[in-house]
Amino acid sequence: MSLDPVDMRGLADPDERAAESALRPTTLEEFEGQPRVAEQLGLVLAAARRRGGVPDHVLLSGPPGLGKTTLAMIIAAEMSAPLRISSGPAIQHAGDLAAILSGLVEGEVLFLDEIHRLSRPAEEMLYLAMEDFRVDVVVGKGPGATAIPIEIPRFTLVGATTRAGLLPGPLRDRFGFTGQLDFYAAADLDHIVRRSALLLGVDLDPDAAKEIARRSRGTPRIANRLLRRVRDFAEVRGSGRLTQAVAAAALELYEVDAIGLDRLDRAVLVAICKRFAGGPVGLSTLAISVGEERETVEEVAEPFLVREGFLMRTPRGRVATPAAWRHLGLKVPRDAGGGVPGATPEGDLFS
Ligand SMILES: Nc1ncnc2c1ncn2[C@@H]1O[C@H](COP(=O)(O)OP(=O)(O)OP(=O)(O)O)[C@@H](O)[C@H]1O
Repeated sequence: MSLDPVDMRGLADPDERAAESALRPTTLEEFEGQPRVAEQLGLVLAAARRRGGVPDHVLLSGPPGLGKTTLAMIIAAEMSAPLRISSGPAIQHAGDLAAILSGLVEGEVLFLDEIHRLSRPAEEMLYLAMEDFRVDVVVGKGPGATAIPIEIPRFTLVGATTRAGLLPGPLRDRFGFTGQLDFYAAADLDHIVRRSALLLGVDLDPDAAKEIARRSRGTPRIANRLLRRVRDFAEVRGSGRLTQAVAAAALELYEVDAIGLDRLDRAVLVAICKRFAGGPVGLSTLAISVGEERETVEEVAEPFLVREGFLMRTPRGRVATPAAWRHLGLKVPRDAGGGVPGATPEGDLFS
């Protein structure tokens, strides 16, 4: 039995989404981990409150499930401001964005998820809105077209992206504060799992919390999701109590291994090691070989594999490190992970 790894990470099912919302922290104080970003953001908000003004625009970047949406909600709550949520792909035309912007109220927080996927005209409209709190609505076509400026209320844009590097400089520069979210430490995830268990009324042993935290890929969304799956398992096959043994057995069943790699993570490593002799292999070929979209491999699987030291992004393609071979229980070839000029653990987006 297995769950789709993407689904396991909580991008699809509306019921899972609803369960997730119930566990969101609502204040910066409740927000676990990311101490630097939380402190810096706290200062930006406190200063704005003290001045009675609207906080600067905020850009949040990092892999999925690390708390970008949660922070946008917290910003609105801490400013006692309404929140409007949209996303780059949902805004097809500049006109859609103009409608959103002109409907904002003073001080409103506008959260734009996947901001790197806005269309060019929408992006250009956003520059003006962020800087001058104005949109130019173009009336007519061709040489007779005229731009009618419309003032909009002061608002705070919170942009979220998994790929800060893809944002054009002029857009990035218009954010007054940028927070780069990183994978969470196991101790922070342990707190998150315990807090969620309390909210869900789950009987959780401390060792079980640690086991779940350890297998959560450094990601709160996954920690909460695994907790719910372990609870299912404990209720159906056990006494309802979540012990370490129950957690380990449940996560085994869901194909989450001892260090948190799931089916897609392992499929990526197996493909590189077994089908492409350890690499280098291009991203597109790799994605086809594991039957996933390029973006899913690049934005969901790879960041954690890179961070855990299993995969390198190099100018010639993806390369498995000796640790990857060992983790899969394979004999490490002599040239594993080596011999590739320009290999960087944090290597940037070559395919
Ligand atoms: N710092 C945190 N402390 C406690 N829980 C957290 C924290 N960050 C995230 N969560 C939990 O993880 C879930 C996912 O977080 P969130 O939706 O904010 O991630 P995201 O970065 O916006 O992901 P995506 O980009 O995929 O939308 C939330 O429901 C929340 O319960």
